[in-house]
Amino acid sequence: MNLKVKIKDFEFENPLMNAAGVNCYTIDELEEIRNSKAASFVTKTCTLNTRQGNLEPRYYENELGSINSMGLPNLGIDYYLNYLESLDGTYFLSVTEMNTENIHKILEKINESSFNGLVELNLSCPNIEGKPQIAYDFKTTDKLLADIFKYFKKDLGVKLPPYFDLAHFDIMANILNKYPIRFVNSINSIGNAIIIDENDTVVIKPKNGFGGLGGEYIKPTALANVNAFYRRLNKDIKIIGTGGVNTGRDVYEHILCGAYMVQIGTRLQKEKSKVFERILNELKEIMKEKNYNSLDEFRGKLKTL
Ligand SMILES: O=C1NC(=O)NC(C(=O)O)N1
Repeated sequence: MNLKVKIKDFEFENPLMNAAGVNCYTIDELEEIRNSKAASFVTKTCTLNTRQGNLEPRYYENELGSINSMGLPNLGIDYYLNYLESLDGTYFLSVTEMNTENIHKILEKINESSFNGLVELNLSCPNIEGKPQIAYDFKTTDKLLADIFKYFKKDLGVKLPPYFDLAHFDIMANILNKYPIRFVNSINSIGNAIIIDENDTVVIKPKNGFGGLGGEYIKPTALANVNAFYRRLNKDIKIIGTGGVNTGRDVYEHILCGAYMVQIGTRLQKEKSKVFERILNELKEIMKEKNYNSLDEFRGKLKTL
């Protein structure tokens, strides 16, 4: 049974990796994933300088998923870049910044480095007070990508927020199809949700309790975003599916919708890196039952009525 995935010239043993932000803040955490059954990892989204992030409590989970307002705490681009430059194999480096000028600065730094993996440009963090999610501003996103591809020579994809309007999928896909983007990762957390505890109180401190939703809560939205972009993007822009993955069946559904790699966030936070072996075995069981020997045989084969 062949679980291999190819994105551009990069080949992965299987479709599984972590979602940015989970179990990927320190080198130790990244090494744990690298030594697990995951086929790759993505770093915590990093910025030019280290960031403390938002006040705590800033993460909460329950049986249906998680809510977070971390605020992009990270150890800075040099920490992750130096580590990644020392590795063989193909890994993802997630980056963002607080304005487009600094996004160019961080990408220029990567451009000049010997990093040979894929950059995941995070255009969708919902948790920076006063900062809108970049990818909800179509004009800014279009201009940013046009400027990036004037100088950026390595392999880059974008991490998108969920969209909820078919017209927005059309607009965004038309923008993305203009550029040599290697992948689109859908979705980031569903921004600005609230969870309330039994004391009539929100469960996280930042932004009056408004935070990004993850886990089972968001799987239907994640699958729809994966399939909407799969239907609209040039075939050389691969989709990475993120959101609501707890089982092999969830991975199967993301791939059915068109995903190549599939990222695991909230479930990894709960179960730690042994989750990759469990979910990989569950996926293999499903493929055996359905007599599939490779992911290509069912990717994008979602049926409609
Ligand atoms: O892009 C992000 N998505 C999230 O849900 N949280 C993190 C964060 O707040 O750092 N960033």
